[in-house]
Amino acid sequence: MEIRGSSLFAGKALGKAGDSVANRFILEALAQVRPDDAVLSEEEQDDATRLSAERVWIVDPLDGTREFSEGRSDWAVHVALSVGGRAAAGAVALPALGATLASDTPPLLPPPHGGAPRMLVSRSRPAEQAVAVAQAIGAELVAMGSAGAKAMAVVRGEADIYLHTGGQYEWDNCAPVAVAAAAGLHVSRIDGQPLVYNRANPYLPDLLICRPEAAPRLLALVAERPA
Ligand SMILES: Nc1ncnc2c1ncn2[C@@H]1O[C@H](COP(=O)(O)O)[C@@H](OP(=O)(O)O)[C@H]1O
Ligand SMILES: [Mg+2]
Repeated sequence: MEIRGSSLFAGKALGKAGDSVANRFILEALAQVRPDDAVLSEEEQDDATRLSAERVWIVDPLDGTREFSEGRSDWAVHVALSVGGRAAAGAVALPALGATLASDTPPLLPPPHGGAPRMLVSRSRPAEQAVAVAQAIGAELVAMGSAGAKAMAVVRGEADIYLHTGGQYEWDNCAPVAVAAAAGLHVSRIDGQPLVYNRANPYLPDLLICRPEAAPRLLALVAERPA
């Protein structure tokens, strides 16, 4: 927030400065308070020693870099802990909204939304499969940047479904998934399998976050619409 307020940077340079400073801050903090744990960060050279570690911090210092640099509020900071490949704990900060959601203090889910379901999709690359499923269930599409901001919009009851296919990395969804699961939401790959972290290749291209009761139908509808 301070970097953005400084007016020193604009456009891509602003995103780069935000990425880099948030990364240094988080990595320095982890090095000091959890020196024995491994780290996987979008903004760091990957270190293969993480593959033999049980505990790995999975960090996206600035998710929604594009939106951050455009002066919008839909961007997030992700810090998660993978234990044995599962998103065991996580925090998603939404600095422009003054909110941080964490898996140890998950908010209560608001009552289910009565109207047409609201489905979140990427602003810049909405997944074709998600758009097709939205059409099938009569959902309203809500375009928003950042995987963390979208997942937290479901946790906060501002939307009902976050369905993404076609590309993402472990740092984009580990912390959001930890928080959403702790809040009692369904989280899975689009084939219904669990999201597994700390893989050699951190590409983790799809996910579904929604209320548990909505998941079976949504998973069936995606399965009928292969990419
Ligand atoms: N098809 C794709 N391939 C790779 N990464 C993708 C992707 N779609 C989304 N992402 C990543 O997921 C995050 C959320 O994307 P979106 O805002 O479009 O929903 C972004 O992270 P970063 O902002 O950290 O780069 C973006 O780079
Ligand atoms: Mg990201």
